[in-house]
Amino acid sequence: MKGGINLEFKASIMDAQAISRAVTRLSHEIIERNKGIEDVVIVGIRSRGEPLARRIAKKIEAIEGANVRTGALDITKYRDDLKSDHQSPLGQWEQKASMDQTQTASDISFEITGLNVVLVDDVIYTGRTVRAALDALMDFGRPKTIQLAVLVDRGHRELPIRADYVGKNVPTSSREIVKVRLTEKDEKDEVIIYEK
Ligand SMILES: O=P(O)(O)OC[C@H]1O[C@H](OP(=O)(O)OP(=O)(O)O)[C@H](O)[C@@H]1O
Ligand SMILES: O=c1cc[nH]c(=O)[nH]1
Repeated sequence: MKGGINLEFKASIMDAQAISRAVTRLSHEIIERNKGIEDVVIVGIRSRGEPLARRIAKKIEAIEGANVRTGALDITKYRDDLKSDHQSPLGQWEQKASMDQTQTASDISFEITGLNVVLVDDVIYTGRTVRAALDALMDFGRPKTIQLAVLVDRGHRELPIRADYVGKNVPTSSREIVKVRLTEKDEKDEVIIYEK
């Protein structure tokens, strides 16, 4: 039982090694697409995009031997959607309000105008989180480009948004939920599919 609904374990689709390899590949792709890392900054969407962004930045630093600035974006107040695992619209809004109080704020301690910002998240599904992140980011400045890196693309987009860098494409049904677990927040690194 999780968040008020029953979730049934279906499969573990990435272990720590697979996640690590995906982070390495994403890092190389970001360097290649940007022809280096000058003017590239990495911004993770809270919550699990944040540690992923730090992992990617660390890997890029190891490959390129240069510093990469990272930040974290809290998109809570920019959301347009309601969580689908809630029973009533009122319950959904109550949860949103409580999230607003508990989530930490964005942390971007540098000017993003004119830079290439790589937004990072763990999963892309409908695209609504990324849409909110674009709005949140624009409040910090006007980047030259905004690119998107995700560990898992599970399909089912509801908006015209796509990722530039994808760790793993995972075809899913809408009855399934993809959960990314990262040691910075969880007991281990793993990507699991559950069924509702
Ligand atoms: O494309 P979407 O339909 O918006 O779904 C993707 C988002 O859903 C999850 O976040 P969630 O809201 O569950 O919070 P979390 O980041 O704390 O896990 C995930 O981390 C993505 O941010
Ligand atoms: O399956 C999903 C859908 C949204 N967000 C997730 O993290 N997983």
